[in-house]
Amino acid sequence: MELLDGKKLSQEILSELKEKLADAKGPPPCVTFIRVGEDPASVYYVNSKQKKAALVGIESRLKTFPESITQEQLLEEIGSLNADSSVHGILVQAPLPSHMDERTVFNSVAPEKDVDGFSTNNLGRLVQEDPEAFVACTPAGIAEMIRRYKIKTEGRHVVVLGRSLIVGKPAALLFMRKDPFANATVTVCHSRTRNLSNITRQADILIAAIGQANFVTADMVSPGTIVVDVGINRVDDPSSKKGYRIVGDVDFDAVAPKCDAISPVPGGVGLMTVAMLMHNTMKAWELSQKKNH
Ligand SMILES: Nc1nc2c(c(=O)[nH]1)N[C@@H](CN(C=O)c1ccc(C(=O)N[C@@H](CCC(=O)O)C(=O)O)cc1)CN2
Repeated sequence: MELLDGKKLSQEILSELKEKLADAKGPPPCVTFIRVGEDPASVYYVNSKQKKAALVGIESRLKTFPESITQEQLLEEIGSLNADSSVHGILVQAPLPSHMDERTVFNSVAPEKDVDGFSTNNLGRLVQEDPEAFVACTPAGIAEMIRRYKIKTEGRHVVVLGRSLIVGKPAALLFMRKDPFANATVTVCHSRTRNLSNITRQADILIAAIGQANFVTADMVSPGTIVVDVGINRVDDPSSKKGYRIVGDVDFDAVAPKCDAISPVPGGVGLMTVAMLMHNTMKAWELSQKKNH
């Protein structure tokens, strides 16, 4: 069983980006993060994105707003960033407070600055297989992990467990693209899927993005499967200093011995998400330079 090491891969990607930027002239790429409220996980993730940006040589700015900000006010702030030519990427950290419509907010980011790839425009361009589309960072990270480990996808059965707009749907689109690193047969399963284990057992590659701790058990996986675990779930753990620990959607100890390869949590896809955000920011910067010449 091979461990799909997100830590090693993400460091590799960040070093490549840093090297690419070292020779760049003029102002560096700049990404602005928007965080609404003080959700501890969001504070942690945005912090970690800022640290990785600094490491690569990408400028990052942070705009924080109280939970009480109205959607209209937030849309105005995003409008100003859309108009600011010194900003190449904009990322609105999710989740947003319940009084906001995430779709409306994500769609208000200018498509060419939408480094999260959550907007209708970028999702549509992903469907059209437009190479200039920004692909959401977690599915992009999954695909990059599979590509860098030289795992064949062509003609193979990829089963995606989960149909979210952020992970499941774009991941399915990525693996069905007409591309030598994709060309897979894709099945998407979700909470209403009947005979789920019958389907997951047919997977050559299983992407678990259902958002439930240890959901994928050993009986759901056939020997030799490649398993990518996208889950980030907190479970109580009195023996840990924090009182909790992070586990994935896969019961790792039971499933790993049956797999050809598996990504761990932590240390897997989460770290790839941040690396792909830096990749997308670089791409937004490069595209803006191309447009201005
Ligand atoms: N605007 C966005 N919001 C959210 C996204 C996103 O892609 N864009 N994804 C998630 C959270 N997220 C990034 O924002 C994210 C999740 C997990 C990790 C990560 O590095 N995970 C570590 C474990 C971390 C831990 O111990 O808590 C790992 O897997 O090793 C990074 C980023 C929701 N919101």
